Amino acid sequence: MSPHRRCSDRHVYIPNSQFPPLLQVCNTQQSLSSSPSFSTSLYTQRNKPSASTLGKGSKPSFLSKDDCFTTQLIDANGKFNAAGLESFVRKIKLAECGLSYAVVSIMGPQSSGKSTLLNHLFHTNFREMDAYKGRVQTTKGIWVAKCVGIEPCTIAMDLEGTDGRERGEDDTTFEKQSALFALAVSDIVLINIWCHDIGREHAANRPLLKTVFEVMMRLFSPRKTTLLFVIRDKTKTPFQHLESILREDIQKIWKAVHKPDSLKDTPLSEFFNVEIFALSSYEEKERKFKEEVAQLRQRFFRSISPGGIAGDRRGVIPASGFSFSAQQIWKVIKENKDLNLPAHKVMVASVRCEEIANEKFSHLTTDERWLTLEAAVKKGPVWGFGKKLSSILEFYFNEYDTEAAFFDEEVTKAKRNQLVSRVLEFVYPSYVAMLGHLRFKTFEDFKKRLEQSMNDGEGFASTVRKCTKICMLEFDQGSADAAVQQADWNPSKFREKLCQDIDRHALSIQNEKLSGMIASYEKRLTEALSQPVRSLLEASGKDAWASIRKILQQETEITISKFSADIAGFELDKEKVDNMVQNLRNHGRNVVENRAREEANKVLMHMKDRFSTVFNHDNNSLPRTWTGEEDIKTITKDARAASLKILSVLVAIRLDEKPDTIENILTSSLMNEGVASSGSSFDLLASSTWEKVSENDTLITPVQCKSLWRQFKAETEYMVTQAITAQEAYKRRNNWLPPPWAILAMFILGFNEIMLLLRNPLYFVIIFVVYLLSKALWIQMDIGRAFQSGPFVGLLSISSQLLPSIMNLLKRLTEEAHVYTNPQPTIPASSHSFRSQTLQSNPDTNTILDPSAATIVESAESSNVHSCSDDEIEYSSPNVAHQKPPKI
Ligand SMILES: Nc1nc2c(ncn2[C@@H]2O[C@H](COP(=O)(O)OP(=O)(O)OP(=O)(O)O)[C@@H](O)[C@H]2O)c(=O)[nH]1
Repeated sequence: MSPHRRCSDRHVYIPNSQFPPLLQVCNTQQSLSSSPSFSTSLYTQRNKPSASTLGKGSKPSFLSKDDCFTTQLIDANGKFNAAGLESFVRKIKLAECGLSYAVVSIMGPQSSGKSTLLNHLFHTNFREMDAYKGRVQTTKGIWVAKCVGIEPCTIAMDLEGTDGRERGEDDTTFEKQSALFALAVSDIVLINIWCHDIGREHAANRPLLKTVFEVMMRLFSPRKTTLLFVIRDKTKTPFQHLESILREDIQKIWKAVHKPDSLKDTPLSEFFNVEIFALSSYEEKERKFKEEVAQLRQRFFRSISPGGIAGDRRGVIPASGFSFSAQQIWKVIKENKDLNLPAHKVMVASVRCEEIANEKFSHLTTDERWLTLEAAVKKGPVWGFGKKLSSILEFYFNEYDTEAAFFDEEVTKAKRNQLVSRVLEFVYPSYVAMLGHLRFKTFEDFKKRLEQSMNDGEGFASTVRKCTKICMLEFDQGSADAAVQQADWNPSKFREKLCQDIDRHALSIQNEKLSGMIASYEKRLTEALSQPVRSLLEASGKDAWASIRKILQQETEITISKFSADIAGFELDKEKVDNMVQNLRNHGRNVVENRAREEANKVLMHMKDRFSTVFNHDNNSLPRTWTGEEDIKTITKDARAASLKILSVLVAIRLDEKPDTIENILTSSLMNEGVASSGSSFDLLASSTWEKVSENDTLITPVQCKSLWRQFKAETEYMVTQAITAQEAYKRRNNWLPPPWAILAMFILGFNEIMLLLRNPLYFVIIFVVYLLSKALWIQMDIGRAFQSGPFVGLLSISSQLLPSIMNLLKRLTEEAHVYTNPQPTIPASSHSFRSQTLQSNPDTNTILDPSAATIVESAESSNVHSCSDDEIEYSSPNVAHQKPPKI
């Protein structure tokens, strides 16, 4: 048989307070089948009115027996139909009822009319025995159905009859299990008893009651269940009499039941509300039976309200947990364990709340609004993030609260907290992403704002403060916007990180700016010091270092005062400013020291230059001509003294204004070398340090000075030698006249020839012409120079050049004669060029042009010799240029 018992399309019209006689006929399968007119006339509006509207005082409704959804809950073998129950619960929408539902079960001997009673009482369609087949077991296991038209929602449970012969007399296991199950889940238990069994010692209901009371002991803190004894086939015996006998019987049975020590003196009323109702025989007085049933039905309306028929409902399970609860109770019963209802209640609450929480979480993860928000926040900041997310979360938390409202409060709360934690953990990455975007955006804003504000002329520090304040306010507003109502997430970490980023950026910009400023001021200082210091060192005057110190101080102070004014806007602490100022001072000092080192490296060159300058120039700074009158020794000494001065200046850095004896030592040691070496055995320069001069300030050590001086002397020796040679050559050139006595002798001895000449002037002309020719030949052939290399070489040179020179001379004289006969009106510019070439040919070699060569050029110009072509000039000019003047 299918666990779901399908009813035919028969419907029942249910009045508020009583059934119309016509309809009361239609409450069983059999009777309905015999009244087909119902299916066509009354049930066209099936399900239209809600069952919930039914009850005392409400309007009549049309309801179908299909609405009872009869389902087998536990089969004859004790197997629980979990799926069937789930389906049943879903169909009757039990989960929506919260605590507003009741469970009614019926127990009693087999074939005692239990199903018949339920069907009449609740308009269910439990299967009833077919009277024609005899008294056989109809209901196997436990069945459930929704009571039609009863408000609140009431579930009827039809239990398998006790003492049935199908299970055998000794098999009471299922009987006890089902009794315990019914007591555990029901608010009202109907106990069907035959009227004639009341007061009988061996009545069929006695073992049943015993079972009920015994199993009750197995429930820890049992709910107070209503035991409604329904006396069937009441007789003419007054109801009060029957009731007192029955109550007596019940007390006797309760007393006889074995109880644990703790419950020994506990009265039955602690566990049960005992109610008794008597019904006429259905078979014999059906009409009366139905009237009485209708009266009884009224007891089940609002059964759970205060004063209702239902028990105290202490252990009631919320409707959404009914299915699971029933399943678990049956499982515990089957395992023959004690049924701890309070613990069970907590367990059911725990499981159900967990299920509800899981369901809500699962719905959240697939929620369209959430998915959209999550995707959006991955891409960028979402304004109103907190509000949107809070609203989504609120929706699901509210749903949880609604569905879990009737479960154990503590469990509900604990599971809610778990759900909240889980949900918040789930959405937290999005919050983090949102704040990340916010932080990034604010930081970028800060950078832009700072860049724009820096050109406003305000101090850097105050600009940074202003921008930071605006940006942090921006971030705070953004983080408040992103705050999720259900979470107490603190954005302070993001804020701190943002602050750090801003500080770091501001610091880097500040350092960048400061570095630029420092570099610029260092450059300025370098430029201001380099050239003056270099020229002072090169000059190495008397107060070279004093001047350097002065210029260093002046430039450093100027630079520092400008720098200090510039960095005021950075509001740096004093220590930092002092450091930077000190660095600038050090830089200035380093520039000077570096220049000094550079110049010290070139000291030998400077000394030689100085020597050359002093040696080759007179007191008026005019180039010296070595005529033979100069005192070369004194000049050399002066020049060396001047060079030594340079050495003494470049020997050490003297920026600290400490007196030293370096110059004296150098002078005494190097200038008076001969005297020192002969007079004293102590060499002042035999050391690697100077007295009172630190190692850092030492540029040239004493030993190096000595070596340098030696090299200097050696390299300037040649210049002195050259001067001496030049002086001697000059003397030789100017001493060609014979001595006066020779001149006097020549005059006395040549008196006759002199007189001859005086008497005949033509001789003068001839002699003059010969002189001119001889002079021209002398110059042309550079006879003086030729003889400088020796008489033999001179003679050879003259003999080889004599003939070409005479020819050349004659040719030029011929040309001059020709020019005289054809004078040119103008002088070509090339003649000036020739002159300038000749005169300026040797300005750098300290040569003095031979005046005779200049004379030739002059005479050539004046006689318009340069009327000839440029080629001829080029030809003739080398001849003039070749007459190199003697070097001094
Ligand atoms: N005498 C008498 N018979 C009844 C009464 N109500 C029902 N019956 C009859 O008793 C028989 C059994 O009825 P069920 O309703 O099937 O009894 P049950 O207790 O549900 O039977 P199981 O489910 O098999 O235990 C049927 O033939 C009914 O007509 C009643 O009030 N008095």
